[in-house]
Amino acid sequence: MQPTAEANQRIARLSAHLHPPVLQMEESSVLRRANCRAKGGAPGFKVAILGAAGGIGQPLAMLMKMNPLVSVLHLYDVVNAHGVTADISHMDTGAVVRGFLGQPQLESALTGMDLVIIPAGVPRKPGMTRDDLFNINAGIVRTLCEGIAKCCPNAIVNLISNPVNSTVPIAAEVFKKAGTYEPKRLLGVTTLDVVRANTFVAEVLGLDPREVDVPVVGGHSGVTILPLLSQVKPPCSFTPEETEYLTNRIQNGGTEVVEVICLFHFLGLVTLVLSKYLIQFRLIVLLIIGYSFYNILNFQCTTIC
Ligand SMILES: NC(=O)c1ccc[n+]([C@@H]2O[C@H](COP(=O)([O-])OP(=O)(O)OC[C@H]3O[C@@H](n4cnc5c(N)ncnc54)[C@H](O)[C@@H]3O)[C@@H](O)[C@H]2O)c1
Ligand SMILES: O=C(O)C[C@H](O)C(=O)O
Repeated sequence: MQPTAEANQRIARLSAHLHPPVLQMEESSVLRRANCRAKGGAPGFKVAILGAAGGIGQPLAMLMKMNPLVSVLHLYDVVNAHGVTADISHMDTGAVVRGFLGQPQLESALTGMDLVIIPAGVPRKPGMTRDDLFNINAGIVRTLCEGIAKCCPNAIVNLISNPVNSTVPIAAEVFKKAGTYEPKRLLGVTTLDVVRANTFVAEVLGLDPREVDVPVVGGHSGVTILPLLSQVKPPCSFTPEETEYLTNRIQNGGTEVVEVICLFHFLGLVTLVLSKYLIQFRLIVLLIIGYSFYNILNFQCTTIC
């Protein structure tokens, strides 16, 4: 290689590192991304996350990028989608990651997807019920599902956005109107209730949570969360007090976390705010294990509608 060409290449590489935004890198690198060999051609699931820049969306994106079953990962949000995409895309796993920002890019984000996961919308604050989120999140979910009906009508849809008890029926109505409704492909994500039930029951029984299996049916809000404590494996029995304690704790597990997160905010302690992230992260790790094993492979997640 000529010395000048080599120097130019080095400058281009350095420049790419110093100016990380996606588009700038495309222009300044000597080896353009479009000419790279890895183009997501490997077999695997094509997954879109809508609301990918949020508290749920970001760790979810990371875990999907780590999932060997995923070959293409589309990250869509109305803010910061490209920042999260740049970050996640550096992970040394096979899935090709692409970012999509705002409504004009929604259709591109959805086209060709096998699985669409929706954590888009607002989360609750202390004192709120999940139903208090309805006014904002219902409209967001409706718009996103209209896009799904148009661009990937056969995709499996996982709804995380609360209130799940209402957002799933909203999605069902959108799909019915579009003529694309298939109940087996529409899932409300309630895996957290199962995970919490296993943990709390294991605590009471003095067992390892991994050995405990508590079926939970119903919805994802208060008394609609129904742990079937008579069906626990390994077989066991509970006193009336234990049954009341466990039912209450499982039904209000989300509120327990929301209250703790806000207390951290209230105290204004940076290190404790970090703990907030870690609490959420732990929950999401478990949630994604649920996705991988229940949704993608077995489709056993609870459907509400
Ligand atoms: N089902 C469950 O088990 C479960 C668990 C945790 C959280 N949630 C719910 O998930 C939702 C998200 O929680 P979070 O903590 O990530 O909130 P968050 O505010 O951190 O993130 C929400 C993200 O959605 C994005 N968003 C808003 N409007 C959008 C739109 N029209 N299109 C695309 N993206 C949009 C925001 O920009 C943000 O990045 C909440 O409704 C929360 O209650 C459900
Ligand atoms: O409770 C919430 O608002 C979030 C989520 O649904 C949860 O169960 O943790």
